This record gives sequence, structure tokens and C-alpha cells, in this order.
Amino acid sequence: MPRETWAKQSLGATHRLVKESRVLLVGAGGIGCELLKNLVLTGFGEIHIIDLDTIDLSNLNRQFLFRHEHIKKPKAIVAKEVAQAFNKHVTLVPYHANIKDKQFNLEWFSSFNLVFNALDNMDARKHVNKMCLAVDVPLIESGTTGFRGQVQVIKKGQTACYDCTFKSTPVTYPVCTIRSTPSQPIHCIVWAKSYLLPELFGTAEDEAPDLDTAEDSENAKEIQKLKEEAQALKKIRESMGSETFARQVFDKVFSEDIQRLANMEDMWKTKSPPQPLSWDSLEQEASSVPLTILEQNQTVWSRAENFVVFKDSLERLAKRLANDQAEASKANLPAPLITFDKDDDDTLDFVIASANLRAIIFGIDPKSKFDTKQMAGNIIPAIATTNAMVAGLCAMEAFKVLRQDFARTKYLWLRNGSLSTDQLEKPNPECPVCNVVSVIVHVDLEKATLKDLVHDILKTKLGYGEEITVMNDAGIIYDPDLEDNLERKLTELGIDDASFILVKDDEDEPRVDLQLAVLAKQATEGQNPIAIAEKEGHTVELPKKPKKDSSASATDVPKNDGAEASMTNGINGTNGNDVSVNSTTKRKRALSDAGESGTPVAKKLQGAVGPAATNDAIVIDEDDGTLVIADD
Ligand SMILES: Nc1ncnc2c1ncn2[C@@H]1O[C@H](COP(=O)(O)OP(=O)(O)OP(=O)(O)O)[C@@H](O)[C@H]1O
Ligand SMILES: [Zn+2]
Repeated sequence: MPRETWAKQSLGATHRLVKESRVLLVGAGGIGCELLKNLVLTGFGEIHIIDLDTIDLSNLNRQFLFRHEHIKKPKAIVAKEVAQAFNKHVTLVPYHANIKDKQFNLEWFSSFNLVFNALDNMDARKHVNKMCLAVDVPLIESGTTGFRGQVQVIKKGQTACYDCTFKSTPVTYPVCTIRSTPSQPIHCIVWAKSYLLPELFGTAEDEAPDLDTAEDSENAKEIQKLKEEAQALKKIRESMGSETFARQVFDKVFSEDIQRLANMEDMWKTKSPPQPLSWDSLEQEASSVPLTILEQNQTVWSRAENFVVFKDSLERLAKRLANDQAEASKANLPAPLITFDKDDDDTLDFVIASANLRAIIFGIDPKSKFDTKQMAGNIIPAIATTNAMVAGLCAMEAFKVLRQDFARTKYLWLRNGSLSTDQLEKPNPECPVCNVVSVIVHVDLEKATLKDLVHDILKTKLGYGEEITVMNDAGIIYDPDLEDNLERKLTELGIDDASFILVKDDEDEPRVDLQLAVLAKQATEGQNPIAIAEKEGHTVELPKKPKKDSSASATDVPKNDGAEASMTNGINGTNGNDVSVNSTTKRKRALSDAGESGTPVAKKLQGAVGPAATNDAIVIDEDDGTLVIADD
């Protein structure tokens, strides 16, 4: 029996919508591969897949479309080839590219019925969110972190968008904590990874991203001292390859620098000072430690074992750098560097051993290889089954979206092994991205000037007064005191196809903000170089901003606005801590609510699922005789 028969039976009338749909999948990684498989097997008519990356060995444990022979090949292309074999009736269009590339403009986005985000970073997520809102294409946003996952449907004007809730930025550590007063294993790991390794084998510390070296730091003097220390380390780097190299590094960072710190008595009034290590005594202690210790992943190495790994990994890295440099100079290429990679054993071993020796010095618990790898790579392990469940939920939500049944779309999250659902939030009235009037403007980029925009479109056509501010991503390009730009072409001001321009009304009773989404289009002879792309029968309406209502109740605040919101490739942020779930505001929707959107009320299928029929996840029977799984 052809596969389509099952899909038809399960989906009933929705199957036709699925078959005729044109959808975009952004990201072909952990969730993306699973989701592509689901979409292809269900028979989504045309699926465009975009991913900028190539396949890595570390992807193979969970991105099941990829095999060993695909390593280094573009994810999108391989995903297409492999998934096509599941169902030859669907059209798959791959792009090995960045979703932010200009070619993926508003017109292109507007050609889809639905977009799926299966991304791992906030920047790309925000971009897709904005593009989908601008062309009013529904977006299904998803993410996982370890055993946790979320799915959120975003529909302009009806639900909260990705930017309606606060997203925390990645954790950084003050440089003095890392370099002088560590108190947790992560501080030692960041020191080894972002300071010691780059100082010896990579780029300068100022470029290390985990360190906060902001000028206004309170400890400017201490930072100056640390800079001098770094200079001394640079000198030692020059003796790389010599027999004494390892000892010089060791003596410097585990003995002399520590002694200097320990002598600063003020620092150690409330805690024990660090204890320097001695090379000679550790050499003695380590005389019988075999190198097979490297295979011990889960146990925490002793200080002698860490010493052995420190020396061995330092030697490996030094040899490697020397070889790479010799090759590069033969080929007249710039001198190569070694950077941390969790999957590169040389760098990982060096970071583990160095971090642990430092932890011992400061009386902090050392960590096993397994734990250090997780922490150093900022990795919360990606779990294949979580990705698979989230991808399944995305497909379930997609059916409702294609039916335009937004009232029944859900906010779904997996946590502690259970699936919970909630109604989607309404758009946040304070959201800078979706609480705007969004209008597409056709712009002839060869001709259009800022004056065409300000005078012809904003003032003449849309009736703005003098007090307006016009901005793009780079900042303000026009206000009443900044008229110099008026004669300049928009392209000279950084405006291009798919750029966004924000117009703020600064009059006493201002209108809501206006967002112009640029769609490049050549103007014909005699036509204005900028024109509003009005839908037939629609004119742009710019209501006044509502006056702030101080009596707004707590229930008006969207959920997930807490600073704790964060996920690695999750939808709430980037730093892999906790998923923000405001469980007190969640309401589990009862099955009896299911028909409230006007769709036929489902009947339970007698005896179909045994005891589960009394619970929430059940099989129900729709009026047209087809079976659907209810996720209510
Ligand atoms: N701007 C972008 N344009 C296109 N694809 C993107 C963009 N940003 C991220 N991606 C893709 O989104 C996917 C996210 O997948 P996932 O979270 O599984 O990450 P991964 O890189 O495959 O795995 P890991 O980071 O755990 O090694 C990746 O394949 C990544 O290349
Ligand atoms: Zn919003």
C-alpha cells in the first residue's frame, strides 16, 4: 500500500492542504533532519531546505539523514538527496546558504505557506521571525536543550512573536574571577580554554569571547598586572619546541603567578589562598602514572594524573603547531593557530588537565574528562529522542496552521519526560518587532533617495508631520535635525533588498511605529522609485499609540519574560542553562475545550487506546471518518 494512503487516512481533508503546501525548513541539524523526514513521509508537496553548514562527525549520532561518507558535504544538499528516497512524490529544493543572505528576500519568503525554524542561534531565529511577520507567513519555531524542548506557533497579529519575550544573552565571566579568584570548576575551565590555550597556541586574550575585559571594570590595576603576566607568557611561547618548554609554562602559571596572587593578602581574608604546585614533587608523584589514563573518561584524575596529561598534551600541541607552521611557510600561507574544539582530543586534554591543576590550586573540585567536555564546549548533550519528539510536534502544529486553525495551535514544551501544552500568548503590546504596522515598499534601488522616502511616501502619502525619526539597523538616518542625508540614495545609507526601515512618530499624540520592509523592484518610466505595495482593497492605516494604562493587570504580561529564559539551540536564548517555563500560568487544556474554535467536536473512539482514553493524549474520530491523534 503506498505510503500516502496512511497519511490520507490519518489526516483526512487536511491531507490535500499538506500535499499542495510549499514550506520552508530553516536548519538541517538535529531537529531539521527529523522534521524533514516527517514532512517528506507525510507528503508535504514542496519543501525548501536551507542550511549554511557542512556535516561534521559529531552530527552523526543524532542527525540520522547523514552517514560517515557525507562528512564535509553540505547538510542541505545531503539531506535533500537522502530524504528524497523516502518519497519521490515530494519536491525538495536545497540551499547551502545562510538564511540571512539577500537572495532570500521578502518575495521569496512570501512564497511559502509555512516556515519551520530548526536553528541553533538567536540571530538567525530573530531574522526569520521578522521576515515571516513582514510577509504574514506563519512560523513554527522549535528548539531543544538536552531533555527539554519547545514548539511555538507564530502568526502575525494573533500570537506572540519570537521577540515578544525577553531573551538572555550568553554568560560571560569577569576577567578577574577567571584570572585571579576562581571559585567554581567552570571558572578554571574558562581560564584554560579562553586564556591559557589561546595565549600559547592561538590568538591574544583580548579576543577570547568568554572574558569580560570591559574598560569600566572595577579592577583596572589588576587587569594591568594580568596583561603583564600575559606578556611574560608570550615570551615563553617563543621557546616552544625546546625541552624546557613544558616546565617553563608550568612554573609560570601553576607556581609563580599563583605565588604572586597568594601574596596579595587582602584578597584572601575570607577564603583560603591558592597553593602553588611544584614541578619537581609532581614529577616524582607521577613517575608511575601510565598514559592510558587518557582513556578514563568518567573518573576524575588525580593531581599526578593531570600533571601527566598536561605534559603530554602540551607536547602534542607544540609538535602539531610546529608541523602546521612548517607546512604553511612552505606554501607561503599565514602562520596557523590552534583553537579549542571539544572534538579535538589534543586541545580537550590540555584544557582538562590545566583546568584541573588550577582547580586543585584553588581548592575547587576537579572534573572528569566527560564533564569538562560538556562544560568547555558549552554543550548540553543533544538528545536524538528529544529532537525527534519536537520535530513530531512541529508537524502536528503544521497541520493546524495549514487549516488556518490558529485557535487550536499550541505552545508545547517537553520537560522532565512529560509533554505539556498551553494556549499561545497574544502579541506583547510592547514588542518592538511585531507591535508595528508593517508595510512592504517596492524600492528601485538604483534610483530611490531618502528624500523620495521621507517626502513622497511618509509625508505626502502617509500624512506624517515634521516630527519623525527614520531608522535602519545601523541607526538613525533621518530626523528634523539630520537633513543632510536627504539627497543620498537609500543604498548609500545601507538599505538594500530585504532591509527594514523603522519610522517613529514623534508628535504629541504619536501614531504606532511603522516598519517598512524593502522589496527591490525596478520602477518603470515615470513611476515613483518607491511605492507602497498595497494589497487590493487595503490602505495603510496608522492608528495612534494607545495611552499607557497604568492599571494593566499582571495577566497582560507575556510569559517567559524572565531573565532565566535561555536555551542552547532552544527557542529562548543561547547559553544553555534553563528553559523558562512559568508553570504557574500554564493551564492544561481539557479535551472538552477541543471544539471551541468551531471545528467539529471530536468524539472518543471507543476502546481505541485502552486506559489512555481517559487521559489527555488520545485517538479521536473526526466526522469525515478519518483518524487523528489529538495532542490536546
Ligand atoms: N543563519 C543560518 N542559516 C542557515 N542555517 C543555519 C543558520 N544558523 C544556523 N543554521 C543551521 O541550523 C542547524 C541547527 O542544528 P543543530 O542545533 O542540531 O546544530 P548542529 O551545528 O548541527 O549541532 P551542534 O551545534 O550540536 O554540533 C545547523 O545545521 C546550522 O548549520
Ligand atoms: Zn513580538
